[in-house]
This record gives sequence, structure tokens and C-alpha cells, in this order.
Amino acid sequence: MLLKFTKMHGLGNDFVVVDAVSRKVYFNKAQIERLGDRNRGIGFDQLLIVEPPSNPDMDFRYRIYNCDGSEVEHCGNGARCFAKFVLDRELTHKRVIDVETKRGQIQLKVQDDGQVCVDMGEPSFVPEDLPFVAPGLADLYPIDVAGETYELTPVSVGNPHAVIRVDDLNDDIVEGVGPIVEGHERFPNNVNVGFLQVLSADEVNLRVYERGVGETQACGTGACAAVVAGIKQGWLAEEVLVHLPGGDLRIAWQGPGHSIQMTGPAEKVFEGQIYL
Ligand SMILES: N[C@@H](CCC[C@H](N)C(=O)O)C(=O)O
Repeated sequence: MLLKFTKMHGLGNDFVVVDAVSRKVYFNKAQIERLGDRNRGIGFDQLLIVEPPSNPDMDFRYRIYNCDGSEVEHCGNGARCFAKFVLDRELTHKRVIDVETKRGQIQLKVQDDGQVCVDMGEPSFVPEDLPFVAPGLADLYPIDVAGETYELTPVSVGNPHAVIRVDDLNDDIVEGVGPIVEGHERFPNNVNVGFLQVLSADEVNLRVYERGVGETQACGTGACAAVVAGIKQGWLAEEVLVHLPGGDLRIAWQGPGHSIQMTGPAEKVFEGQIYL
């Protein structure tokens, strides 16, 4: 089968986006891994499949797969690219779009400047919601990594994140600690690992070692998780500018009972076709 696709990115977190509204498309895990291979396929961090909704109150459903073929609940940068994709392809003319994901329902607003604001839903700090194995509730949880102890904040924003505050955001910590925490036995479904450097109450640097991918240039859910963790710990204010290797995101959260708001860009790179 000849598959038409669009290559997109949100701050360098890159996607292959497929229209499964106009034509039914199914992928198995091996096909996703092959397409995601940067040497032998197209290459992407995540595959996004745009489908008709199952709930008539929603506009679309979209599925998200990491390049290792695992299906995931939520993707912040992907949500913004999804909104640009359905507008560009005239699958909708709405600028406020309600979408079903594995995480639940989310709402996307396309602004006049082209940036997309995503209502990312409410976060949870309850370990079972990730899941994260912990003896009880705490503010910060110690975890052993290769003989050293790190303190993390577990956050679910629909998908699981471990946020570790660091003074020095260097390759050794991201590439050394990231993969060990990602697959740590205390995270039975694995976890996305965010390394947060606080610059001031409203500005941070962040690098994310993503579950099922490795370090990406940006992670939208990772930025949300890092900011809400920082707010919960008393390090950050309600609106924060997050500098990621691929660019900046604005994250706002007013505290428990409120949704996280994420605002950032979405870019189309090219369209293509490939035999599945
Ligand atoms: N890049 C994404 C997150 C994609 C999913 C993640 N790797 C997971 O396994 O949960 C984002 O922008 O949020």
C-alpha cells in the first residue's frame, strides 16, 4: 500500500502525520518501527494518526506512537502539529478543536499568530497514576541510579513523567541518568525523564529523555510536567517560559483543579509517500 504522509515538527520534536479520516490506515508495530528508522525509513520521534471521533461531540480522534512502536497517551508537541495538519488539509475549518486521545479529551486553539494553545488537562502527582512504585506520598521521592541518589517529582499529565531538578544541565546527566530512570523497575510502564534547571521563578531550561525514543529536541508533555512539578515544589510561578534544545514553550498552571495550558508553534516540513 502506498502511504501518503506529512512530516511536521514542534520545536524539533518531529512527527509523521497520517490522514486516516479520508482513508482507513492500519499499522502494526514492525511497520511503525521501520517507518521511524532514520536510516531505513522516514524517521520520526512519534507517528500521529488522525482518525474520525468515536464520540459525536468530538471533532477527531488521534493516536500517538513512539518510534519504538509503543502507543502512548498524550503528546504536547504532537497536539499542536495535529491542529495545523487538520486545518491545512481542510479536514476542519474550526480554530477551536476538540479531540479524543488515549489520555481523554483535549482542546486545541489555533491563534491568529499561528501558535497553538493546548488545554492539556489536569496533572496528577499520585504515584499510582503513572504508575510509580513508592511506599507512600511524599513531596520528593529519592531513587537510586547506579549507586547515586536523585530526588524526583512523579507527574502524570496523561503520560508518565519523572522530573529531576539539576544545577548543571549537561550531557552526562541526560544521557547517563535518563535511560536508567526511563526503564527503572519503580516505573513499571517506563517513564519520560525531565531534567529541570530553574533560572528564575518564571524561566527554566529543560531537557527530556523520552520514553520509547531517547532525548528529543523538545517534549510538550515534559515541559508541562516540569512546570507543574516546579510549581508544586514552590520553585516556580504560575506562568513559565521553558527553554528546550529546540526552542521555547509557554506553560501556565493555576494549581490543583485547573488544566495546564501549553502554547507553542507547529511547522510542516514536507509531504511524501512511501510503500508500507
Ligand atoms: N514528545 C511528546 C511526548 C511523546 C510521548 C512520550 N515519549 C511517552 O512515551 O509518553 C510531547 O511533546 O509531549
